[in-house]
Amino acid sequence: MTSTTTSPAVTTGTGRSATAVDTLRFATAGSVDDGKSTLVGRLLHDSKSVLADQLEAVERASASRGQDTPDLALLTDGLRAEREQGITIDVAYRYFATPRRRFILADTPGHVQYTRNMVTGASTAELTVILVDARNGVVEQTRRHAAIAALLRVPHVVLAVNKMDLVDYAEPVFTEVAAEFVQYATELGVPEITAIPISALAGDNVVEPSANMDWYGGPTVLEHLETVPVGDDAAEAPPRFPVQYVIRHDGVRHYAGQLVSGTLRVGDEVTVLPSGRTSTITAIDVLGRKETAACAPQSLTLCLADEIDIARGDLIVPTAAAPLTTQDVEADVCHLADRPLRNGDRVLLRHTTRTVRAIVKDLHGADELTANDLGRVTLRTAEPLALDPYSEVRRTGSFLLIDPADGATLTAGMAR
Ligand SMILES: Nc1nc2c(ncn2[C@@H]2O[C@H](COP(=O)(O)OP(=O)(O)OP(=O)(O)O)[C@@H](O)[C@H]2O)c(=O)[nH]1
Repeated sequence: MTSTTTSPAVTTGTGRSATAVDTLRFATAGSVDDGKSTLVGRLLHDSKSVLADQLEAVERASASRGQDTPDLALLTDGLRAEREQGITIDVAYRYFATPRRRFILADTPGHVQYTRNMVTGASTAELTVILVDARNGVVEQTRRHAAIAALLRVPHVVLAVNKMDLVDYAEPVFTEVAAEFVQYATELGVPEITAIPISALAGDNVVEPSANMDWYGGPTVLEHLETVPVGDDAAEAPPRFPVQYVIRHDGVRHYAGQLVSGTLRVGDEVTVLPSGRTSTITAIDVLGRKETAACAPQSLTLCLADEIDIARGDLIVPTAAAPLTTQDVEADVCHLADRPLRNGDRVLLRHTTRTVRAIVKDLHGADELTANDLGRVTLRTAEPLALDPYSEVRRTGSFLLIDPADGATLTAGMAR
C-alpha cells in the first residue's frame, strides 16, 4: 500500500476501474486544533497506507522534540508547509489505498481561509469528515462546515467527535454532541450523517474499534470510509460531455473530453450546446479501444454522423435529456478571494471547459461579498450557457468566477 501527494490539482477519469467503483473522494473539515492532521496521520498509519520513509521521518522528528510516540500530525503538517508557499487555494490531494478501496483525500488546513479551502476540497467529494473537539461540542465553525456540506450537496457527512480521551470516553458527551449536530445538519438538508466517537491521538475508532468505548456499536472511521456506497451518482445522472479538444484523424473529427456524468452509447441522438445542432454518435473510443458505450467519469473521444461546427467549450448531451441554455444565472456562491465581489462587476465565468464574459447583476441583499462569504448571486452572461441545476448534476451545475484582469479565481458558484 502506498501514499503519495500532489498539489494542487487532481484529474480523474482515465478509466472507470480506477475511479468510479473503487475510489472514494473525501475531504476533512474542522476548526483549528480539532485534530484533522492527527486523524489523517492516524488513518494512514494504522491502515499502513503510509510510506515507510515518511513514517521514519516522523519518528525522527518526534524524537528530536523529545516525544517517544510519533506525532502523527507531522505526517500531514510537513506536506502542508511545502504547499503553503504560493498556492492560492491550499488543497493537496493525497492518495492512499486499503485492500477494499482507494481513497483520494482533499486535505485542507483549518486555520485561515477555511471556507474557501473547504469549498475547493469538498466540491468533488462524496464524503466529508467534520471534526469537533468533544470538549467544545458543536461550535460556529462546525455549523459553517455543515452549511457548506449542505450547499455543495456532499452526499455523506461523518461527524467525528474527537478527543474522547479528554472526556473520559463518556457516552453522554458523544450523544449530546451528535444529537445537536444531526438536528442542525438535517435541517440544512444534509442527506446522510454518521457520527463516530474517536480519539485520533490514541487511535480509538479510527481504524480499530475502541476498547475504551464499548458502548459504541457503529463502524470505525475507516470501516465507514471503506463501505459507504459511492460512484454511482455520476454514472446515473444525465449524460454530459464537455468538449476539451477537437482532433482531426483520417479526415474524421473526434471530440475528446471527460464524460462528467451519465452514460453515452453509439447510436444516441445528441444535441450540441449552446448551438442546438443535433447528430448521432457513430463511434466511442476509450483509451484507444472502440467501445459501444462509455460512462462517467471516463475520458473518451467520440465521433458524430454529421459534420457540425464544434469547439472546445461546447457540451454534447442526449437530445432527450438536454439542459436549458440561459444567459441569466442564479446561483449559491462562496466567495474565495480577498478582493470583494460587487454589483456591476465584470467577470469571466468558467463552466466546464467553457469560459464566457458575465456581469454581476444582483447580490441579493449584500453590498459585496468578501473572502469566505456565502451568498446568492444573479449573473448575466454574454453568451448562452448550458447549465444544469447543481442539485441534479454537480459538474455541469457548478462554475467559477474569474477576475478578467489577472485570471485570479474569485468565487465558486452552484447554479440553482
Ligand atoms: N488528547 C487528544 N489530543 C488530540 C487528539 N487529536 C489531536 N490531538 C491534539 O490536538 C492538537 C491539534 O491536532 P492537529 O491534528 O494538529 O489539529 P488540526 O485540526 O489538524 O489543526 P490545524 O493543523 O491547525 O488545522 C495536537 O496537539 C494533537 O496532538 C485526540 O484525540 N486526543
